[in-house]
Amino acid sequence: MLFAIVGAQMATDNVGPAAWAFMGFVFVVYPHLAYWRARRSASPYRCEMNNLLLDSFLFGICAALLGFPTWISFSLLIGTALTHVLYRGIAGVLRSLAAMVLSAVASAAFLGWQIPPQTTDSATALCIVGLTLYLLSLANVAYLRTRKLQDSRQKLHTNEQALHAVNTALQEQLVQIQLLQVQLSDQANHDALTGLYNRRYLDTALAHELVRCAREDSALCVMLLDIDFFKRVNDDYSHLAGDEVLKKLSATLMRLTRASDIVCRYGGEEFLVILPNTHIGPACEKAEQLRLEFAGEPVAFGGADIGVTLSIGVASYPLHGQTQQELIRCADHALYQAKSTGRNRTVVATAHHFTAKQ
Ligand SMILES: Nc1nc2c(ncn2[C@@H]2O[C@H](COP(=O)(O)OP(=O)(O)OP(=O)(O)O)[C@@H](O)[C@H]2O)c(=O)[nH]1
Repeated sequence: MLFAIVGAQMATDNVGPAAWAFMGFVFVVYPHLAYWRARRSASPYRCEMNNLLLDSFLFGICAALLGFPTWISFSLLIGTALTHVLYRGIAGVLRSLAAMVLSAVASAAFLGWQIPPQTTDSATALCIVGLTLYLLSLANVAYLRTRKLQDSRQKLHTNEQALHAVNTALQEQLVQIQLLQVQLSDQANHDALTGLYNRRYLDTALAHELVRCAREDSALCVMLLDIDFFKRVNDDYSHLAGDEVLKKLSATLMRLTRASDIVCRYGGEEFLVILPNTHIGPACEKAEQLRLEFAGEPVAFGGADIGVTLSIGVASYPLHGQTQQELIRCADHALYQAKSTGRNRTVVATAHHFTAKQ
């Protein structure tokens, strides 16, 4: 298009073959060479930017060569300026203008100025058509870029929403996992039938309490309780009745002990109560209260009242033992003595129970 415009002007001006050759090179051969070079360059974008600058420089020479015809000069100037804006912003225009003015002034100084500058009618018409087409194509490029940007924003928004939804779901799952962890840890420490702490928890709790006792120099008692002739309950009334008895005893233990006491199901029909900050005297009183209360309240099951009694062994820290094993062993010996001397009674461990196993 540019060659057609300058050609229309040159045809009227009757210029020589050298000018035709130069214009042919600038508007027909050079663009292909520049494009070919850019495509093979390691950095095509950078190469194209340099080509644009060279365009401005060559266009300055062309304008001077033609004697600065107004429409053609304006078309060349605005064409390169717009292309620079498109790729480099306003800063690019300044560089383009500088290159064009520099080459135009240098060429005019060499070739001479032609005043007044005039454009032929055919070249003017072609300039108008060319500029219109160029502006339309630029506007279309801008439109396509804007649409691409809008599409990208829309996609980004959709992705953000999806991410937010996934994040919310993850957080909900995290809360569920935390709840499950609490439940699991709860289950791991509790007996399923009675809801009391189990032996696993007892081991940790008693070790912890003994460390505290040693540090604070305080007292502690453990109470080992066993239901008398529990096998008979199962045999005479069924296993379910036996379960009811176990639950009833658990409820009684929970009701009559302090919140700071730790009540555990130690084995089948054996229960262990840790009594922190308690000396042997009050511990025995508590054991007797439990024994009498439980014996005085038969368990109702299937129309029958099941009367059961307890045998209890009590051991005290540090009197009967200083470690977990020593204390429980002493309480177990006392319990064994309670069983062997007739059941339904409380027996306090003696130093003998402790020393006998040393
Ligand atoms: N129903 C029920 N019975 C259980 C449970 N765990 C253990 N047992 C039963 O408890 C009974 C304990 O019997 P033994 O060890 O002979 O003791 P006992 O009959 O109480 O006799 P002494 O302790 O000597 O008075 C066994 O029959 C076990 O099956 C339980 O969770 N539910």
